[in-house]
Amino acid sequence: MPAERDREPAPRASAGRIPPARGTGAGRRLANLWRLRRYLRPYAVQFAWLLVAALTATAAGLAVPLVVQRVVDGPVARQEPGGLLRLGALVLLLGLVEAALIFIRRWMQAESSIGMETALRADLYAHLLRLPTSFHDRWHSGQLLSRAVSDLSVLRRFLSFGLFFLVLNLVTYAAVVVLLVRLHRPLGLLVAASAVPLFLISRRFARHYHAASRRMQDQQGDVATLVEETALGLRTMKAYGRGPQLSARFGAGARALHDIGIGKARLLARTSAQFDLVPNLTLGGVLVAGTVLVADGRLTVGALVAFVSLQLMLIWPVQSLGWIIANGQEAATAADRIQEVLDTRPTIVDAPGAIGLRRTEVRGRLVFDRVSFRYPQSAAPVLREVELTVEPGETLALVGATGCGKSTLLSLVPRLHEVTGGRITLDGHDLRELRLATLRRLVGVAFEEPTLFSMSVWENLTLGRPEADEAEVRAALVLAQAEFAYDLPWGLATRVGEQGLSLSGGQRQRLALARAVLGRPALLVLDDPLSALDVHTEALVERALRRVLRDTTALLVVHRPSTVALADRVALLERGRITAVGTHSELLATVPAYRALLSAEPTPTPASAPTRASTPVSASTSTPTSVPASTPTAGRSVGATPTAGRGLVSS
Ligand SMILES: Nc1ncnc2c1ncn2[C@@H]1O[C@H](COP(=O)(O)OP(=O)(O)OP(=O)(O)O)[C@@H](O)[C@H]1O
Repeated sequence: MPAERDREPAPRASAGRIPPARGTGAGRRLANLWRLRRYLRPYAVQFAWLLVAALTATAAGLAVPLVVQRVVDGPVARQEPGGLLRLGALVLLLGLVEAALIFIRRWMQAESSIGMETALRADLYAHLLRLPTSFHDRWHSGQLLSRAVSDLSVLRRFLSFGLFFLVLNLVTYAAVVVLLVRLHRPLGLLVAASAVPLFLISRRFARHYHAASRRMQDQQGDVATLVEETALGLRTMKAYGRGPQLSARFGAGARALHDIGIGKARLLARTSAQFDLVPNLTLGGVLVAGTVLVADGRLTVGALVAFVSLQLMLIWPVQSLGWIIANGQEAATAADRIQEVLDTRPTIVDAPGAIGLRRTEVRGRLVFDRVSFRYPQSAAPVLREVELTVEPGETLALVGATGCGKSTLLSLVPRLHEVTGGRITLDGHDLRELRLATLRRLVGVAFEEPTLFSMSVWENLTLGRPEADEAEVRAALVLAQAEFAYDLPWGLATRVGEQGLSLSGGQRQRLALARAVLGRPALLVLDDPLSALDVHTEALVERALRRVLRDTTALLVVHRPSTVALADRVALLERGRITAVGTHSELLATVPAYRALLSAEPTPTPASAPTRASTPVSASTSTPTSVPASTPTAGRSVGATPTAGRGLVSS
């Protein structure tokens, strides 16, 4: 199984992107944004109140110039201080009401937008967990990370501010234009006509800005992937002195991000200037024409002051249009990117009518019935018509050259991948007929690369069985020779670092083993469980494992003769097929390829290999049997060459 830590960064960061599932264009983006409305639904009433508060505040603001008109044309023109005081108090009151409503709006706004973001993030995360391993093989984690973090923040900003101000500003614009037309029809229509260039500028800007924001958000994902891979593979990078090359690669990614960001900012700056220009030109026109009208006595001074004051109230809504459109485009892109993930259907799910089994009902007979498997991106299958039976309570070791498909075979048991041909049965039930939750409770798994999460030792151990009690955890730790966990600074409450890096490889492996055996699962699937242990610990764990394996059906991938000794029987996997099954000594005596793998002997060429039986074997047969291994190497991209054993001792 490919190592999960210390891996080299993928050669092309953008390879993790998946193109949008359906069509392209503004329509789809807006549709994707619209599909997120259900997250706003719980806050619909709150949102309506927000809008009412904001519109009332705007109305209070709009009333002020009209009151000023009365002041200028009334008390000021007639020089009546009494009337001035009354109208002044009214302006003050309107100002206070506006300020109070703006405060209330902002206060309530945060709650709904953050609540929406939290709910969407939780759904996205749950969906990521439901998606099959093959999805995560294809997607770079940085792309997922940027969707779960920055795209969601963009959406929150839009739903809390952008969308809100879009509605508010449009209403304000329309209300002001109506008031202006009522104050003076020709001048009001002049202001209304300025909406035409604004619309044209907006349309062009939206088109260009979308392309830039998609590039930016994708590039952010690529840069996140680079950072994440560097952090995970730091030791390898340092050991190989690859710092300068990595810095150069990161620098190129960061520079691309910078350039796209600058391009976006310049586009916004240019458009904002155009947005600024339109209302200011209109204002200039209104001032000139208004002054002429006042001089001709066709407009009062108060009406001109009110007109200009109202028109000034349009400046902010128009100026902010650039920002709102930019925010809207980013949000539509973010919605698009998030829907790309949410629209990917989980393929490994419970079948209709899937059944649950209790641990006590399971004997543990595991049968691979002509099982084939091909990775989605590979042309050739990794496993071909595998026939294998593991009897209840039996331990079967799987042996084979690097890259022949051992880990892949193991991953089919907990259905991390789905067989592409044949079936696997447990006590006669096709695994696909069992509920996934049931299956994963019945199967204890430890991978070759033991992954521990950045949580306490206890939480790591009880990952699959949160209800496990202290006695069960202790028993599992004893079995896995992992009692060292009690000596950690806070015992089992000690948080192990990210991926458990604060522990040694052997310690992590023993904890992973304890996690697998916790609760005595019906089936144990262990991928080279003793590979990182020193000889002394290996002997202790082996002894402990022997006890666990006594009453559990187990399938182990092993590379060393010492671990093979744990198994009742051994199956040899060659080029995706089971070619021999028998006891260790039987295979050693009769199968040269097996002997070569578990000793320092060179691997026999097909010509020198003895003749083999031509029918597939069942592991339940008691004598060693063989099947042809003549098919070409299947579905390998790396590590396909068989080697003469891996860290082996001579048997
Ligand atoms: N996620 C994947 N996508 C595509 N191909 C894969 C994937 N994982 C493994 N492979 C390929 O499948 C083949 C079998 O890999 P697998 O990890 O099962 O081999 P293995 O026998 O367990 O090797 P090892 O002993 O080195 O762990 C290899 O050629 C590998 O390159």
